[in-house]
Amino acid sequence: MTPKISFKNVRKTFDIAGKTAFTALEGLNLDIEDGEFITVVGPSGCGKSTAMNIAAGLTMPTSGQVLVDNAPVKGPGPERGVIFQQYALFPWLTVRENVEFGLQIAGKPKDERRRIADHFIELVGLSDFANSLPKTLSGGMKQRCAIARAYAVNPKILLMDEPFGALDALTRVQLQDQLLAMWSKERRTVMFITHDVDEAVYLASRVVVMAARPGRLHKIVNVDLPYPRTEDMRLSAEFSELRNEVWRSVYHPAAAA
Ligand SMILES: Nc1ncnc2c1ncn2[C@@H]1O[C@H](COP(=O)(O)OP(=O)(O)OP(=O)(O)O)[C@@H](O)[C@H]1O
Repeated sequence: MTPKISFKNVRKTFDIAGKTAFTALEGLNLDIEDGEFITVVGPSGCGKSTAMNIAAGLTMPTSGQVLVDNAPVKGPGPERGVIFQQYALFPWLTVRENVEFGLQIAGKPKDERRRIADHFIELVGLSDFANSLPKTLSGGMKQRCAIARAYAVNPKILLMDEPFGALDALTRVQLQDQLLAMWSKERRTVMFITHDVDEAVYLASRVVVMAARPGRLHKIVNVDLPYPRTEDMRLSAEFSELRNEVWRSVYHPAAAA
């Protein structure tokens, strides 16, 4: 089967003051299957965001390429929704208007926009706040709105860069469950960056561990826990073993190689 996303020997260097100074990513090869949920962890500066930005079409690789459905990524596209840690909502628009925004750009008629937006607003549990402005929402609610907005335009791929990084622990766990519930219903391919090893294991069917200097793929840990994931699973011996394996690989890559 053709992978949904395929990193082919992707290398990215950054020029500093006119000199090629820094290799952010070296020889990244990675296939992500259609409908798969993968998480990416690794120490700060190992190139996680760089890899995602290349897949999003926001940055071009120095060499190599990313294929989506076998076609090279040449820029951003509607089939790839991107969610960052900063919610990036339009402050002057209500929750519903934020969620409808991309649909309006796509030329969807008003009735359809409303129907689709309300569906996703309900899925993320924000129905009572559809007419609220972002400034009146908590961080978790803003991120729920950003997720609804990304889902509304029906991207086949979601690229999420530490989307829950700024949230408190409880909200974070709730949003993980909500995201997984949406993922099981709407099956998109998800690439999700996180610093949180528990989160990485809880969400993914595979955890991609990266290493730094130069940024590269270090190891892939398969998470053979069934979906739906439950809070009880977090306490299980299997979960704890997987978490320890990922933790060791991230923080002691040489020892765990
Ligand atoms: N535009 C840029 N110019 C110069 N260097 C850059 C640029 N963007 C990223 N880098 C460097 O490339 C390396 C990888 O950065 P990247 O943001 O991809 O890492 P990361 O793994 O996502 O880090 P973090 O976990 O801290 O967010 C870093 O050392 C960073 O300083």
